[in-house]
Amino acid sequence: MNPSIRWVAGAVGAHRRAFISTLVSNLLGQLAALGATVTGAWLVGRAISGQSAPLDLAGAVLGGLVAVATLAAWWETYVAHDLAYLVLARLRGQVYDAIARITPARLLGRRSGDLSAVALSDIETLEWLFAHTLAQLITAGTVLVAGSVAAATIDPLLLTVSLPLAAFVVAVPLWFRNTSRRQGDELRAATAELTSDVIDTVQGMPELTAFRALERRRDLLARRTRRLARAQAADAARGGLEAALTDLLLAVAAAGTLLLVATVIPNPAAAPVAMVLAAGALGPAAQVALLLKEYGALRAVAGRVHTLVTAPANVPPPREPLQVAERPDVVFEDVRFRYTPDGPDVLRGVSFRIPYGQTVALVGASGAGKSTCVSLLLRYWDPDGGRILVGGVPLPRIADLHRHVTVVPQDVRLFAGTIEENVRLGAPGADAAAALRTAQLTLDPELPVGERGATLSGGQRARVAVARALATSAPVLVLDEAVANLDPDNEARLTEALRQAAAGHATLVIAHRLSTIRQADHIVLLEEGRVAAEGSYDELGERLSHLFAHRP
Ligand SMILES: Nc1ncnc2c1ncn2[C@@H]1O[C@H](COP(=O)(O)OP(=O)(O)OP(=O)(O)O)[C@@H](O)[C@H]1O
Repeated sequence: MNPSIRWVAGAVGAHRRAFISTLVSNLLGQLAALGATVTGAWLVGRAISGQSAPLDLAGAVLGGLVAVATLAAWWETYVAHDLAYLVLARLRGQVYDAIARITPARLLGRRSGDLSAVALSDIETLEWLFAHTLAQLITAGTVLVAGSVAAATIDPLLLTVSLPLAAFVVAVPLWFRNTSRRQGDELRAATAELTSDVIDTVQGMPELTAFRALERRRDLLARRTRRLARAQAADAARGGLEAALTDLLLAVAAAGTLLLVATVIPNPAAAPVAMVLAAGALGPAAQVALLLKEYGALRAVAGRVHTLVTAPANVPPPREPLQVAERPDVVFEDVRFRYTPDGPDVLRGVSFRIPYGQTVALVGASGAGKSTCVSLLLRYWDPDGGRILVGGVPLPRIADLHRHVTVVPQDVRLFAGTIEENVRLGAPGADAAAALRTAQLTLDPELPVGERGATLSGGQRARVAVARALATSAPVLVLDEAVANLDPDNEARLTEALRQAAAGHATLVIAHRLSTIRQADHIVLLEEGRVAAEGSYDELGERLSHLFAHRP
């Protein structure tokens, strides 16, 4: 079995009871249906040979078997879907954990739509595996063996036609498995590409409108849709061909079995039962063929889910955690870093210190490595050399880093909900109103902000983000251009508020404005991944005026 399918199918192990219920209900239904058919055939045999039959008893048995088959089918529908959704919920949880584990560092290398496709449509496709495949394959094999043994007790010759043809029926999807696999891969790739572009389009609608790119975008989506349609058509054509071949083989098998029974069983009373049992292998074989037809799609989906869920974390989990001091300093010690093993050095031995209660401003030209320092402090990556310490503890030994380090990022992301809910993101019990006051935002905390904070101005969004960071009470505060979106008046007020808040924090500020940098206790100037100079505003005056010559 393909390793990814085996891995995905193994998820059933955690829901053994539901799986056994599915298996038992399916088996009961199949055996009861076979029993009802045999009883009916026996009655027909008695009738056409003019022999009497205990109709009361036979009717009761037949009715009972039909009732069992019906109830078992209903029960199976319920438990099979219950099993499927239990397993899918579990897998969705694992996909969610995996996305949380590999992001935000690696999400940059993948499209969020692609990850959404794994979490949504790929997982949904697996419903077929759990609700309609695993237990059914086992049952089909069992019914096939039971029917064949019963037919052999009448006359082993009865199996000479149906069993080989049943084997051919099962072999049909196996002949096509390479095509099915290729088509499955293409189908998922086309689905993921379309999903990614649709999500990109919806999120980028304002830019597409402003730059009159809607028509071109529509063409792009039409091309993606055509690719998906071609993949679906090819998959359907193969599926149709498989179904036609299966039907042909079944028809040949049924006709051959009929002829065989007529030859081998001259007694008309026994012939119908012999016919039913001899052909008994065909039903399960057809069912197996139907299930295996979906092999390519299931394999592709299982592969995508498996790859994501088993993707290693970007940084190893904390080991042998140590206690962090309540009023921590932050120290960068000879930090070296490159994003990819063969990429350029981005940080080349950066060292600086942020004492608790002070604000350090990191300045430098675009691309100097400022945001990279922030990413390393938030432990999106680990440095290739050197180390970063918070309260004297290296980051890999801090158990819950984000209890100690919080951030106001460059690209603020607010979630649909109220301002208060957004402020309490990292601290559900926090005093949102107090944090908003500190952040100079006078809006009603109950105000809904819409998706991505769409109903707020850029400056208001930035202040909600500041309030959110302050609400966590983390002692290390990272401000990545937090005041860049504010008008001079609000900037001055927020800068003053942050200056007051800085007394209870070790604060790292990345700023492009002189006005912000002036407030810092210490300034570190980065140039091409190195600390080119550091000191107070006055000490660095010359170099700062040069760097900020064209900025406010
Ligand atoms: N995820 C990434 N993968 C590969 N290279 C990256 C990545 N992020 C940044 N870089 C590169 O690392 C270098 C430093 O980038 P960084 O974002 O730290 O600079 P910065 O000083 O913050 O610049 P800016 O002021 O323009 O934001 C740049 O050359 C950039 O292209």
